[in-house]
Amino acid sequence: MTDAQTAAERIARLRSEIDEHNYRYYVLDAPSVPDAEYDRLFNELRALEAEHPELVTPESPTQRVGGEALAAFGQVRHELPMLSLGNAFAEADLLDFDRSVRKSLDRGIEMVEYSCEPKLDGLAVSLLYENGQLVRGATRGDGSTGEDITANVRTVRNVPLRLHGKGWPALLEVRGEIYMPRAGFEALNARAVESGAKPFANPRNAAAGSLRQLDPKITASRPLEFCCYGVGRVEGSGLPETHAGVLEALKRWGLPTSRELKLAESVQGCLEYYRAIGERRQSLVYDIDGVVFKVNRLDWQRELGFRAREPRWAIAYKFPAQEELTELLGVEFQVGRTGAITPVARLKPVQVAGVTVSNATLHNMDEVARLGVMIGDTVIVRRAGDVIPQIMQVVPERRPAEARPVEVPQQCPVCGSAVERTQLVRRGKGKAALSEGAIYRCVGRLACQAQLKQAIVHFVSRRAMDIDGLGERIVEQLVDTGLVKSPADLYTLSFEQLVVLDGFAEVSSNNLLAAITASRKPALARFVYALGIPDVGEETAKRLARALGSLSRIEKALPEVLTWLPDVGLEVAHEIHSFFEDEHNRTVIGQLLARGIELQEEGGLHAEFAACASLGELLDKLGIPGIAATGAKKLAEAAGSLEAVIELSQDWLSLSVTKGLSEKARQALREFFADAANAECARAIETQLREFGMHWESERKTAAGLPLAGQTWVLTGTLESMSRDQAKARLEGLGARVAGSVSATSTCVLAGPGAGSKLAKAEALGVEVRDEAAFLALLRQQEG
Ligand SMILES: NC(=O)c1ccc[n+]([C@@H]2O[C@H](COP(=O)([O-])OP(=O)(O)OC[C@H]3O[C@@H](n4cnc5c(N)ncnc54)[C@H](O)[C@@H]3O)[C@@H](O)[C@H]2O)c1
Ligand SMILES: [Zn+2]
Repeated sequence: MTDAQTAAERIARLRSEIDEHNYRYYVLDAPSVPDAEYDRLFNELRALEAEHPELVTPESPTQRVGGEALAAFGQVRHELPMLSLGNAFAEADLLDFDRSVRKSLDRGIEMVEYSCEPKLDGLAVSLLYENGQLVRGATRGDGSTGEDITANVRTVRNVPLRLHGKGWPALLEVRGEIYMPRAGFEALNARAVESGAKPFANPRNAAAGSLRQLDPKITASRPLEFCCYGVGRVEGSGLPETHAGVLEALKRWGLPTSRELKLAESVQGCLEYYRAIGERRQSLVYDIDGVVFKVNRLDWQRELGFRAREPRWAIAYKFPAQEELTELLGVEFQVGRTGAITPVARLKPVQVAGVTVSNATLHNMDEVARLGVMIGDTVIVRRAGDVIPQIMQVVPERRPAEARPVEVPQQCPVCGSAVERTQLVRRGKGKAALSEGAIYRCVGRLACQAQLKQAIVHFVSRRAMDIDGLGERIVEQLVDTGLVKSPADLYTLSFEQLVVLDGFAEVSSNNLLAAITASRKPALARFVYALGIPDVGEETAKRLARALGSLSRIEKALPEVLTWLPDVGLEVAHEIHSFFEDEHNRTVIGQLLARGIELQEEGGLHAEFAACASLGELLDKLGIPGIAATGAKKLAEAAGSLEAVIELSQDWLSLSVTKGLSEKARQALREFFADAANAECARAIETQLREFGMHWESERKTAAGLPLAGQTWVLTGTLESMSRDQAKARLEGLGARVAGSVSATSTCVLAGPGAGSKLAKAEALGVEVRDEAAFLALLRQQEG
């Protein structure tokens, strides 16, 4: 085979490959390879054609502007073609460009003035203004024929529908880029992922896909912006004789132009501009993929003219690509501080934006599923700024036969404990139900070395057990030397063990031991917080301690029961429950107590629980499909007790005459309680609620035995120790009614700072007024 033959074959291959990429990029707005890969193919083709000029044909992608007009849109002919730009990828390319500009002008010019503009990554559009009115908008298409997108362009907020001021030419075609700012792009993609739609690969494709919509309403809903960078056809006068001057005039007429526009005296200034804006690339609110330099003098531009697909007076100097192709060699699983197991991609090392990338985050298994990535796949990695490299998409055409799926290990790679999938609460129609989440977690918690150091740092922190003198470095030593294998081991440390450690002396060892001893009597809330239960912060820990009063109650509380606490959702409730179910955690807690931790429990108080349960609520929380809150309430009223509900559900005849239930709800109820486990679970919840001191609504109505029964209280002003809602709950727990306004029959007004007219009225009517201290004293006396 001759050289020319091989070249011809390669050229044919490249052309068909590039044509396919053009189609995916310009027509479908869904490229399958990164720009860097496309540019490599394109440059290879260009180089081969330069070596074999006889093989150049007018159909070659190097001779044409990529893209074609979709038939679904009307077509627009560009009388002045809309061209592409030549590319520079290195400083030398730009210097060559400048040299050839000066040579072509051919009069010994030493310095050419260039305008410098960011190269926005969107799509080129042409806007036609007749007598100052926007009459047509079009895409670039293949350069000579574009798509009529007038209706869509009109929805882009910063496109003026009529030009401002005066002095504009009677016919003015402006050209610019429609793009999507990054923040808008991220929000749009987040919505897409949420609704199960396919996200866009990047802001450029999102902009193109949004603009080329047959329904302009969709375009209107997308965060698009326009930036003007030049003119096309012009009839009439009014335009200056330099490029920068033209843009200045367009800006006066209300057309948005780039704020980054600068003039450079010579190509040296261009290089400086490129460096400076490259450094700010990440902080711009939109994506740019390079810089465009244009000869500023328009007479010189005209003199220089065009080549096949690009002007001779402008060039795009591209930034190093932020996206590259590489291969996924494997997936490792890392264990984080909270036990979350995250997949990390091991990649065949590749240069991305000037740095070798060999790992990328995969976030979680949902992301792995969304990407549909398999080990062995060719993937697009993106590295932008300091952000951790990410896998953007798979190139499905390049999947090898031996590709393997990504599998989550069944055992924690660090401690060997089981790996569990988190439960996720999904809400639909007001119902909470659990389904499987994307996060996998090592259940080893306190027993897992990966979680241990951080667990101990948290355990001893100021708001937790508050052990002074146990910084991260020391914790590290204690764990690494094996002295501490769980937080409980802190309470076995001896002077002899400490004093030999790095950075320890007699005094510091004694101080630490004293601090450990001083931590032995924590309040229950602190202790619960210190355990580091996922999603349980200080506030939730306080809630648990106050409502349940003792560690033993917290330990055995059922998740559904926990959801009666304000601000405790089903997800957190399950975290708490499974934490205490875990054997390792139980062992550690047992050791802590055995080694002298004396919890300061709040005792038998559980007033937050006392007032707020009803059978209807219980039925609602069971999440029986098809039974919403109102249905649950009706059912509770009809049956009167849980046992009666269970009985009723199995008695088809009685059920069929129960009012307020649809046929579907009846069926669901029957099926739900036909499962003995569900009935057992409901009974367990009820039993626990009663055991924890919950008063049922029906009982509350006749709660004559309660200390404040028959009293009516009114709350006004703010309280320090609790919210008004909490105060209300506690009063109701003691049998009082809480009313919104003061009357002669009110028993007492509880007034905090900022109390207003209610206080005045109480005083006028001679109703008793109590302050917070007196109220707390009453609670202590009555609830205790
Ligand atoms: N990934 C793929 O499969 C794939 C396929 C086709 C094309 N591409 C990408 O598209 C490029 C080719 O596209 P192209 O022909 O549109 O060329 P281009 O994007 O490299 O340059 C020309 C375009 O730059 C834009 N531009 C932005 N700011 C400008 C400014 N200030 N002044 C003038 N123009 C400005 C205009 O839209 C103009 O049409 C390739 O280099 C590649 O990066 C990628
Ligand atoms: Zn583990």
